[in-house]
Amino acid sequence: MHIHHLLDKNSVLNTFISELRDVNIQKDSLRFRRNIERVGEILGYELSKKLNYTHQEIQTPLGSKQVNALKDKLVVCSILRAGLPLHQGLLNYFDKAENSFISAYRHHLNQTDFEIRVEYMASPAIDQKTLIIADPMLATGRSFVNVYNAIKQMGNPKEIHLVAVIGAKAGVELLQKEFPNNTHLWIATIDEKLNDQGYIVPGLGDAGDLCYGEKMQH
Ligand SMILES: O=P(O)(O)OC[C@H]1O[C@H](OP(=O)(O)OP(=O)(O)O)[C@H](O)[C@@H]1O
Ligand SMILES: O=c1cc[nH]c(=O)[nH]1
Ligand SMILES: [Mg+2]
Repeated sequence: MHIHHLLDKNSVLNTFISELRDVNIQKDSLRFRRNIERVGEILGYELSKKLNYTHQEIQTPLGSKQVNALKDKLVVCSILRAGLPLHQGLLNYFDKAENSFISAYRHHLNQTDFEIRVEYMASPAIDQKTLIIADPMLATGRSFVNVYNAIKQMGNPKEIHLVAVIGAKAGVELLQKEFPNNTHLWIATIDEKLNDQGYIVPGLGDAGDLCYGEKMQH
């Protein structure tokens, strides 16, 4: 797996990540969602540099021009719920992409143990396409892995790009073990640890709740 850690270099991305983390600014859920979307746009732009392009001739009003056009067939797959604004950011740039939606949530067995439940999937075929899986939080990594295992029944992708906003080292290590070599991870920043409940520390809290409000446990 190739890891692209975007905050290795300073850019305007720092501002968006700081606002997402800031306990006061993140209370504004509209700004929180929009900042995740903006990070999705930046990560999408960066990953577009690794996609394949083909020559194409286009007509301008004054003549013709050889241009490079995107060749890959993209499928953007997001993990519900918190993947939705990240998905929108990617789609703002990859407007011809097909789309998959998969649910994954933590079902708590007790105070500290949980399993990831994947119950809903709507996806086109992904065989020989470029699969982009988006989820802002990469904590233990189990959601990314379970979602990939579920979507594999839709075909064998040519290449995989994982897009996340904040990760933990343990999650990155799990993805390195579980994903094939033709996988790229595009991530803004990686924190040191997880707490006993599997939350990234310092992280930003619960991304799904910050986007869409607290959910009742069932
Ligand atoms: O790497 P992991 O340990 O699997 O944790 C990360 C997952 O946890 C969060 O989802 P959550 O289960 O809170 O669902 P939500 O998006 O509906 O809040 C987050 O959006 C990721 O999907
Ligand atoms: O830190 C974390 C871990 C899982 N899900 C989140 O939203 N945040
Ligand atoms: Mg959540």
